[in-house]
Amino acid sequence: MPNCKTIAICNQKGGVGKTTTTMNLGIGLANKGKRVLVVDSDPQGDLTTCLGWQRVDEIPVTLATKMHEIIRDNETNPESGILHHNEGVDLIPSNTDLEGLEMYLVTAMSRENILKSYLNMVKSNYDYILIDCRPSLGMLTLNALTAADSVIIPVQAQYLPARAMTQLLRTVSKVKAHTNPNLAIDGILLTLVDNRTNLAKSTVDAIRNNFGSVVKIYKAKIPIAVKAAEVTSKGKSIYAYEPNSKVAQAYADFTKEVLSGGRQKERLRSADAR
Ligand SMILES: Nc1ncnc2c1ncn2[C@@H]1O[C@H](COP(=O)(O)OP(=O)(O)OP(=O)(O)O)[C@@H](O)[C@H]1O
Repeated sequence: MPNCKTIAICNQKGGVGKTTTTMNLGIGLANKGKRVLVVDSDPQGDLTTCLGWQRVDEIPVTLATKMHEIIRDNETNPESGILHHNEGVDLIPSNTDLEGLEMYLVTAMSRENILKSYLNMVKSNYDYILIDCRPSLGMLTLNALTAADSVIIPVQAQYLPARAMTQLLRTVSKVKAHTNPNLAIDGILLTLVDNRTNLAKSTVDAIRNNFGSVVKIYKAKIPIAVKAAEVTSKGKSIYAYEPNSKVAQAYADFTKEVLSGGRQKERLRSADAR
């Protein structure tokens, strides 16, 4: 039985391309023959909507259902409620029920391990599990980081994310110390890159200078493009919606880099010292 790799797509900053990346990396991996589960770990349910399930609040079984069953020690059929997308990925959907679950988690036993316990029940069916995190470093994100083997950090290329990155790297360090010693940072993915502007170029250079020595930065960069924004309402990937676009090419290149599994260059202690 081949190993499953679980990756958290994480950045507490909103609107940096986490959901778009989870969807297009997930389907990119499925296009390469991998068995992929994507997990919507955001009560906004954006990943669920992007993959075509528009009425998220009518979905009867969601990630919140599964995590509740684990917390209450109820018998669960782990595979019930997993949705199947026609481009070859499976989805654990979410909606606002996950908001209530996050509050409930605060008082639960082994509260950081609930998502991990659930994913352990299904991971033998998959080569990759991708978790789309919500834009915060709260209990749901701690669950994602505890369940994950590694983290990919999408970073919007227009802003130098110095403080947010330091905070995120510290959180990863804490998770390593307390709940998941093997957690690795796979790398930073530059998103929403506008190559036409000097600001974007200087920000990309600054991100490389500030973080390139401690975290790998993927060679692929995701350009800012109207098609990429449009695709999130189409229920399909960028490969199906606009296969010849630069964004489709960039996500395909990124998928290849993830498959080649370049090792991270994380040096969390030195990042902390910045
Ligand atoms: N390459 C791109 N070019 C242009 N627009 C994009 C691109 N990638 C994502 N977008 C748009 O930017 C917005 C934010 O993207 P996305 O939802 O993937 O980010 P997020 O980090 O998951 O957001 P949140 O933190 O709110 O969950 C969306 O409206 C999306 O359609």
